[in-house]
Amino acid sequence: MEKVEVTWHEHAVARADRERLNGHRGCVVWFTGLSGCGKSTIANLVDRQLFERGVHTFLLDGDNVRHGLNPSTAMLAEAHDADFAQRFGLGFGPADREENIRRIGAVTELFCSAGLITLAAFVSPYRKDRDLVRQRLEASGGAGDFIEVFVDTPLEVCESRDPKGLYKKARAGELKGMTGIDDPYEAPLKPEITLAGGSAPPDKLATEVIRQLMERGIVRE
Ligand SMILES: Nc1ncnc2c1ncn2[C@@H]1O[C@H](COP(=O)(O)OS(=O)(=O)O)[C@@H](OP(=O)(O)O)[C@H]1O
Ligand SMILES: Nc1ncnc2c1ncn2[C@@H]1O[C@H](COP(=O)(O)OP(=O)(O)O)[C@@H](O)[C@H]1O
Repeated sequence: MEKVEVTWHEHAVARADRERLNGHRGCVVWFTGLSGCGKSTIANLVDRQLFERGVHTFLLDGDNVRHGLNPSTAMLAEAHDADFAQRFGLGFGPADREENIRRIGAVTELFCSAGLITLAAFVSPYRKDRDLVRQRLEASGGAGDFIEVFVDTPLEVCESRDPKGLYKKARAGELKGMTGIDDPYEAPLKPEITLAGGSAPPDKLATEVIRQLMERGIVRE
């Protein structure tokens, strides 16, 4: 294994300085759940409402991050050679999902240390990968830096929504490794927040997230 010499440098502006300037602490609010459960919709509503209250936020969303930071092999092949594209491109196999969440976790850690309330909306189906993000955040920051939001919407409901037609393709055998169909979704064991995504409207669920952020002293009343 090649040895790489890298050294961690302390920043001249600390996280606490940035949080003072922002007027609130940073943290990561991590939405997890099946495709179509409502992660994006709810996270966007929370983002908008917090933004309008003057809170410093940023939203990282699955499909969008897979267009830039974590593109597929085919996307990378447009501008790079096949070896490079193969080496760094990410799909939906177990190791690719693990690396997707690891990279995103590292990005949320940076945003959190910038004092932002960072909203992350990813299927993130494997418990171990989400738990690793939590551990890293709590080790580099502190308790309360990772708030796991389980958008608990039954598979039948997600499948009936199917906005991208992915479930239909998976049922037809045209898409392999679809979460909830032929790839597992491991629900959080002790999420900070659970939302009934199949039985309440998105605005009510977003309000519930903000209420809980207030209760935890992250956002002012
Ligand atoms: N096989 C398979 N399983 C699940 N989802 C799939 C798959 N293939 C493509 N998609 C689309 O990719 C979006 C999920 O990307 P994520 O980066 O959040 O996935 S993961 O956390 O790495 O599992 C997901 O977006 P959302 O529907 O917004 O969740 C899907 O649109
Ligand atoms: N609580 C909800 N009740 C009814 N429909 C919802 C709810 N949340 C999301 N939706 C709808 O379900 C579809 C999938 O939502 P989306 O936020 O894209 O899910 P995800 O990001 O988890 O894939 C969208 O058409 C959205 O309008």
